[in-house]
Amino acid sequence: MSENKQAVKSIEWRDDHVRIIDQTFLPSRTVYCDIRDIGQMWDAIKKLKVRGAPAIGIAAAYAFYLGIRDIRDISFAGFNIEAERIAEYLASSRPTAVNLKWALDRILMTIYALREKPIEEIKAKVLEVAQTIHQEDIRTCRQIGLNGQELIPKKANILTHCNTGGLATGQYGTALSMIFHAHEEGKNIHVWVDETRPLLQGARLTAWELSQAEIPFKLVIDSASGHLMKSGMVDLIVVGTDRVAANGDTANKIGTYNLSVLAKAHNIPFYVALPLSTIDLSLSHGDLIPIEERDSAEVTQFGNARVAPPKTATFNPAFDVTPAENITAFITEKGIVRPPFTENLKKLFE
Ligand SMILES: CSC[C@@H](O)[C@@H](O)C(=O)COP(=O)(O)O
Repeated sequence: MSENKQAVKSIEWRDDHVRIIDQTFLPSRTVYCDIRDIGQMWDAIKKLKVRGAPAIGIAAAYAFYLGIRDIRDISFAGFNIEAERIAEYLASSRPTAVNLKWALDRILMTIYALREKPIEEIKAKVLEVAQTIHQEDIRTCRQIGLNGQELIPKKANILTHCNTGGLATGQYGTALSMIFHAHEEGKNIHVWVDETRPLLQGARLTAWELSQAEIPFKLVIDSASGHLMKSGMVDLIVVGTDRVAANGDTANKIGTYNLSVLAKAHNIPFYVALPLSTIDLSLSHGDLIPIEERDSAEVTQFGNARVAPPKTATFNPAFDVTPAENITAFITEKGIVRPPFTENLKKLFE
């Protein structure tokens, strides 16, 4: 797919610091934020300045380097303890997206494998691994988009939830990569974009990315999806995910489960696009996936405007889990995975 349509880089390593687009300002303003220490990145992840499972993994990998680069005059044992402390700290920023832990574990393993080497060499290698994770994600996302094409017919009306585009990844996205590539192939598609309350990743970010790529879409409120499906206006649904358990149960932005139940009721294919780094084979099923709960102000306010009476109690889970039986197929960089998921997801790693 053409580069110019996806020219905006959500995250970039610039000599000695990380530059992200602060996604909380989009679409009104494109504000860049330079991150020079690990605390700043923890905060950026927590506040969703950088968000989306693969992008969080990349951000955490760079933050790891920012956290270790100034450590000097230390034994390997001391360095390793410090590295484990850093990994634990970064992992505490957001609990659901497993890409975060996946990236941190990959760096910890690299450090341990280099235990006989000088500390300066290990530090340089950590930066190299972070850059590799970033570059691999770009290639992976492109491949997901290509692999998903056999599932998208010409003139399809596609419904998607949250934001799964270049902003949520190194580039291209996951579910949105399939949509970008379908458009690029001239399939004449149309996208229904869920607004995605409470933080409006659909209205603010997916609508922005689709406008930039000149892909026809309409923004709908989350609760319109049942009406759209019942009226025959949706041919397929494709979403991303933050963590898939070994049996295929899938955590994604709150509201995804509702969509999957409706899709099943209306016999509409429900697809999940993801890199292998989002699969967590250590969890046998979805009830074990930690679900992030966020601040009540996200519910009582609409943007900065308060809509609920003062002191209104809230419950604000950021994700839900779609049971594997509601999912038609997963689209990964290694191809399309159909049921039985326990068996077929495991095969991806053999
Ligand atoms: C390719 S992104 C997949 C998921 O991370 C995405 O669908 C999602 O739910 C993001 O949630 P967010 O809270 O905005 O980080």
